[in-house]
Amino acid sequence: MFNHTLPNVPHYEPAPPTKASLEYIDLEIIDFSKADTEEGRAALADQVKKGLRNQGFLYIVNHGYTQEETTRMFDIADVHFSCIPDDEKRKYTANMFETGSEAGFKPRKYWETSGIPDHIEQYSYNRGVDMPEHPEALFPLLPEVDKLYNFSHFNVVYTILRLIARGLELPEDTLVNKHNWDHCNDCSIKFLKYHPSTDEAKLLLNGHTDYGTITMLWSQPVAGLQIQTHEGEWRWIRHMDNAIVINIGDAMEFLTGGYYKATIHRVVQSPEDQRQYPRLGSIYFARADNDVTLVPLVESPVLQREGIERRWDDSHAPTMIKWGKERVMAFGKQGVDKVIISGVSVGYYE
Ligand SMILES: O=C(O)CCC(=O)C(=O)O
Ligand SMILES: [Fe+2]
Repeated sequence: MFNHTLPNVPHYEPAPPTKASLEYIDLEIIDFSKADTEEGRAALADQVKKGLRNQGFLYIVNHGYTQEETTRMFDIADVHFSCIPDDEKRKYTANMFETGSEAGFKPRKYWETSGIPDHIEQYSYNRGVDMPEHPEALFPLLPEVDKLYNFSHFNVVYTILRLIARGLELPEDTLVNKHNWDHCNDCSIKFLKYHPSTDEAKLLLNGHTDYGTITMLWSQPVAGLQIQTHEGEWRWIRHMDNAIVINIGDAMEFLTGGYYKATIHRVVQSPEDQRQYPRLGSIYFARADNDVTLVPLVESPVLQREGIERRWDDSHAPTMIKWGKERVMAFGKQGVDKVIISGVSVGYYE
């Protein structure tokens, strides 16, 4: 709940929803208020399974963050871009191509998208707010970023991981136990801002899969996010007030032996009526603990019945941290549209 002792930050007014008629995809809506009972969890586990098998994306509603809290989160997100002087931004810039870590700022034009320098600024908190340093303007906000971390990891990600484990007929905490808060891992909160551009860039973020296990993306009104269906068609994600959009990444695909596939998604230019607005985002990326090797959960009766796709011999499987770092080093790099990691080819799509 809110109290007036919270630090003052400018209010971020989001763009009005688009009136354009777009080809949206229908996703399963997971109502977390049903997760309190055994019967409810059984039904949600089935629904999660259906959504992840069919689209690889879901909505979550009634997750526990009020609209007021979500609005405040977006206000805080914008501080990272609007209230920090450029020289401070430069000081905390991530060196992703060299280190494979996104922690800190990514300035515009660091990536190349379809041959054009990108228009995205982002700030990433990798593994808690306890990174060595942050720009001074962020200090007063760190307790609230910490609250967001806790909410994302324990309330949302753990609930989804339990529902997924249940759907695989595994003990409920099988996946939770691979996402320990007190272990070393690369879970991150990323705020990002797509600045309006005057160039003709149609693609704002290259098609990709996320590399972790679960991604939770706060729905926001500027249309742009599209997912690729099993049939290879691009469909738009519709904004839903105060909903969280969930998708799974490579690591979950590997842990489930391909039973759940990481869905390819991208961000394209918004419809005409939203094009002059920035697009502010807030995302939580859950990643398994650094030392988790990405091998299938062969003890799952579901995977045993349905078949397991192996991407590598277990003895050659990468750890979560290795997979993530190599993905970050290659993404958005000029001239790189494909990378081989542990013998598996990863493509970046248009
Ligand atoms: O901005 C978005 O809607 C999606 C961003 C995304 O896919 C990512 O950062 O991995
Ligand atoms: Fe993504």
